[in-house]
Amino acid sequence: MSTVVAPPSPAVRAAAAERLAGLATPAGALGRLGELGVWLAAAQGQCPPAPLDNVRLVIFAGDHGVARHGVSAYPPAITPAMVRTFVLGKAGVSALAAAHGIHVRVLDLGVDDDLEGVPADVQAHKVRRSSGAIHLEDALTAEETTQALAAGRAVAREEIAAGAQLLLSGDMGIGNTTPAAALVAAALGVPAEEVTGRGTGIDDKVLNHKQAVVQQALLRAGDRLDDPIETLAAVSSADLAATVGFLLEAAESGVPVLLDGLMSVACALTADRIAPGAAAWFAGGHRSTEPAQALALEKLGLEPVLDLGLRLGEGSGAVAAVPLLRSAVALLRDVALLADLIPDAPDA
Ligand SMILES: Cc1cc2ncn([C@H]3O[C@H](COP(=O)(O)O)[C@@H](O)[C@H]3O)c2cc1C
Ligand SMILES: O=C(O)c1cccnc1
Repeated sequence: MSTVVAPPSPAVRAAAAERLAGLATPAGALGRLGELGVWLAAAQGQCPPAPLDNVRLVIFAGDHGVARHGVSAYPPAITPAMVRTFVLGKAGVSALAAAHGIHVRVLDLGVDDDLEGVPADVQAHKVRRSSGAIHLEDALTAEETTQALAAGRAVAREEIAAGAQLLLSGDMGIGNTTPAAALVAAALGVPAEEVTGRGTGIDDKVLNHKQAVVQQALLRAGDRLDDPIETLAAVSSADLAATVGFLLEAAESGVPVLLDGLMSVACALTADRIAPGAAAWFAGGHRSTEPAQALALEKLGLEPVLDLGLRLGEGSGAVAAVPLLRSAVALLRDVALLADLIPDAPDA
């Protein structure tokens, strides 16, 4: 188990808060943009913060045994098809990332397909083909859990070595809102009905069944849910465990992360269980329509940047929020100080 993670620099945070208060704007007028700028400055360890020229998204893809048990509006065959679509740059998140100059990488951790013809590096970290149906069996063995966590950590190190100033995590895998809801229930100790959402758009009947599947998974795991690593083995998946490793490595390396929807935030919550304090390195990109995502953000103390009714995943909500982080940086960098305009102005 990891140790407590040190927070972003308190000294730089204080300097950035002071700079924000001294800008040629009314006190508090920059609202959340001001707060985001202060957070980013502290995370970068410099005030004002540097422009975000190198923002990198990693999409963790994998299939889920539960997807064959009536929990999604779509069939598992969508997962490999979407991996190919990311490679071609034609997915929803691809369009957003291209619009905002964000680097995208997709990785197959557990897709139930050979993905023949897809570049080999996409499968370089593959753990298995599909993870277990969590209401009936463990998602992963202990060894696979360790392997997936290590893979996510290795990927974060690669992205950091490529100069990442801000990391984003995305997801792809039909059925993945079911294990993600279970992760949130495990962390918060709440029942299935509070965390189960409509995912890709299931109707009331399927929602009731999905709730029962989540509840069955939680009951099956029992008191193993008290331990976050055991929780990953019992009720997550290779792609979600790798996402946790990715977030842990980012936080421990002092690289800020902008979170996406349910999968990203459920993994952030799990990362913070494993390494308390990790969440200080995370910001909420958006609020998705999934109830578990809102609960997890609240538990982490994160107010999301956007609230657009998005429920796509892929990292799309985080990518859509990047221009606002860039706006926050520009304000802290480029706005004059009131004291320079009017030397005898009242202190903010
Ligand atoms: C075409 C398509 C593209 C997607 N991109 C992300 N998801 C999202 O929806 C899925 C989760 O919802 P559920 O748990 O209800 O299956 C995941 O694949 C997630 O990445 C997609 C889903 C579909 C159908
Ligand atoms: O919260 C999300 O990111 C989400 C919700 C529904 C389906 N896929 C992703």
